[in-house]
Parts: sequence; structure tokens; C-alpha cells
Amino acid sequence: MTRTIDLAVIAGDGIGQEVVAEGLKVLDAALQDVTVRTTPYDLGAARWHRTGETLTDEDLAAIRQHDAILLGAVGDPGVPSGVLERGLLLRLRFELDHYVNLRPSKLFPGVVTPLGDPGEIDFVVVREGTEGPYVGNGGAIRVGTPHEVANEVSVNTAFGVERVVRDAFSRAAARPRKKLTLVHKHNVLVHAGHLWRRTVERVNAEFPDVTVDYLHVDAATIFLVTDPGRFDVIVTDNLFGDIITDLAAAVTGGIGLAASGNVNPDGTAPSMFEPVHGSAPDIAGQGKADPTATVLSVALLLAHLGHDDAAARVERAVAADIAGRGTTPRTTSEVGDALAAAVAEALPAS
Ligand SMILES: NC(=O)c1ccc[n+]([C@@H]2O[C@H](COP(=O)([O-])OP(=O)(O)OC[C@H]3O[C@@H](n4cnc5c(N)ncnc54)[C@H](O)[C@@H]3O)[C@@H](O)[C@H]2O)c1
Ligand SMILES: CC(C)[C@H](C(=O)O)[C@@H](O)C(=O)O
Ligand SMILES: [Mg+2]
Repeated sequence: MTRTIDLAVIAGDGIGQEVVAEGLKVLDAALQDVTVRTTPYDLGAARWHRTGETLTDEDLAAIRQHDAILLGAVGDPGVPSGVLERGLLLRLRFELDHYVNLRPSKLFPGVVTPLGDPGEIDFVVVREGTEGPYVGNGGAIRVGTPHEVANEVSVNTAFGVERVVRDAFSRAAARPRKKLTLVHKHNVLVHAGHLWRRTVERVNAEFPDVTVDYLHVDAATIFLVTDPGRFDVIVTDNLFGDIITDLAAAVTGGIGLAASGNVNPDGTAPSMFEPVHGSAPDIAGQGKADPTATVLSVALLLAHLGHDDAAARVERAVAADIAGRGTTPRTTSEVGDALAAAVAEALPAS
């Protein structure tokens, strides 16, 4: 456990700025005898407009020096789609080898879901974070003509699949239900899909207590809505994981509650914690964004750095806040203030 947390903060764009401010309030309130040193990084749309830069090598070298990164969101309607998403966010995930994109989905008591009363939901998606169709292995010819051809090739390496599958197995083995679901589409994507299937079968031998099942991704979307309680740990590729975690967020109370960690399990670079949602230009600047996803990402960050008690305090404060939510809307900072106060109140007497 570190007595100082040296945190890189990339608030980014849109509601990223608003929710990160609240996440930091809660982080500050959650710790005792630990100093949090934050370094803000001016990255995102404003920087790009000013300088044309997304993430320079110097930025990256500086960010690497921190214990962890807290990110809000990137993406702006005034910047061509993909420039910040690829040049900043994905570059960070790739360069810092965030091969485990951890996205827990838990239904907190009192949460209103589109499913009515779905029973207990508590699963985690282990989304591969450095490969798949995200790698930028593609191109287009005859652009803008009726004969345009555009390719976006999914890259799946034995090395990359195996390391994320092994991580997912070890997470499943540590949970009470010990169940791992591989989500892919090996009936159509036969090359990548079969590599994933064979890898899961092989690694399963190292984790004989873990029960494995498989769903094609289209069928997985059915069960995420009709029977989400069946899932424990899901392992899947980068793109499928992106899509099903927005769905998972929707069924467990909304995107405003969904947290994530881009984890480098080998510790060769800092891990990065961020809400699953984006910069939400439709509500940016209005104080309407729910900062809870960022606050729960802070809990993941604390647990990652070994501050389990503080992480648990944050989770409990969120659970209580959600349970007590009335119908009166609160602003982003009102939610953050309430969570920070609840966390501070739960600190042990020193
Ligand atoms: N990790 C990231 O930085 C990240 C993730 C997703 C999207 N994006 C980018 O964000 C921009 C907008 O993308 P999008 O509209 O597809 O997705 P989005 O997640 O920003 O928004 C989808 C919907 O959810 C709502 N929403 C999102 N977060 C919320 C919160 N905390 N509280 C209440 N409502 C919330 C928004 O108002 C919007 O209606 C794009 O540029 C996209 O590329 C970035
Ligand atoms: C913005 C985009 C690159 C990103 C992704 O696809 O991973 C986002 O949707 C997410 O879920 O974090
Ligand atoms: Mg997404």
C-alpha cells in the first residue's frame, strides 16, 4: 500500500471535467494518513484546438511516472470523430499496456432499472484492451467514390488473448460462483473466435474449479436483458466488450453508474480509471451529469493501489446514496458533495 498517491488527472472533455472534480473530492475524503498528489494534464479538445496535439511523447513519458491515472472522458463535437478517441484515449491504453479493461456491473439496492426487478446482478466484464478491431490495422481506398473499400482488421494474438483470458480466470476463481463466460462470435469470426475458444479451453486446465460457458455475442445481449443474474465473469474481445458494457450499464441503473479500470496487471505502467461513459456533449456544462460512475472508478483505483478499506468506504457511500435517492434531481456537485461527506463520516477515528 502506498502512503502517497501520485495521480495523473486527465479530466478531458465535456462532462469529463465535471465528474472528475467530484471524483477527486471523494478520493480526498476517503483517505487517512495518505497524501494524494494530483497532476492535471491538459489533454483533450481544448489542447487540440490550441496546438493540434492529442498526446505527445513528452506527455506520455510524464504520465508514466504516476501511480495511477484518473480520466474523465474525451471526445468533442468540434473535433473530427476519432482524433481524440484514438490519438489520446486509445493511445494511452495501448502504450500503457492496459490489456485488462475491467468493467464491473452490479445492481445496487434501490436502483431503478428498465428490467423492473431483475434479482441480483453482480458480474464483471474483462474486456481485452489492446487488440481486436481497435488496433488501427486498416485503411481505405478510393475514399468518397462509389468504389470505396474500407478495412478495419481485428488483430488477435495468441499472446494477447492468453494473457487476458488467464486474468479473467483468476478473477473468476477468486469469486464465490467461479463462473466464466466467453463471449465471442466464433460461428462467423472463425479465425479469431476459435483462437479465443481454444485458449479458454486450455487455460481452464489451470483453473479446474472454474466453470466455463460460451455465448455468441448476439445471444449474450439477450441474456444481459432477460437473465443478467446468470453472469459472473465475462471475458471478451475489445469491441464486443465495449458494446456489451454499455448494455450492462443500462440494465444496472444507467451509464451514470458504470465504472471501469484500464488495468496493466503486470505493473509495467500506471493503470487508468475512468467512467464507462463519454463526454456527453448533450448535457455538458449543465451540472446534470451523474458523477457516481467516476466515484466508483475512484473506488477501483483505490483497491488497485491496495487501499481496500478506503475503496470499501466509497462503495458503501455510493450504495447508501443510491438507496436514498429520491425523485428530486441533484446537480453533479451536489451528488459529489454528498458522497464526499458520507465517505468522510465513515473514516475511523484517528
Ligand atoms: N472513455 C471515453 O472517454 C469515452 C467513452 C465513450 C464515448 N466517448 C466519446 O464521448 C462522446 C459522446 O459519446 P456518446 O454520446 O456516444 O456517449 P456518452 O456516454 O457520452 O453519452 C451517451 C448518453 O448517456 C448520457 N450520459 C453519459 N454519461 C452520463 C452521466 N455521467 N450522467 C448522466 N447521463 C450521462 C449522455 O447524456 C448521452 O445521452 C464521443 O465523442 C465519444 O467518442 C468517450
Ligand atoms: C471512446 C472510445 C474509444 C471508447 C472505447 O470504444 O473503448 C469508449 O466507448 C469506452 O467504452 O471507453
Ligand atoms: Mg464505450
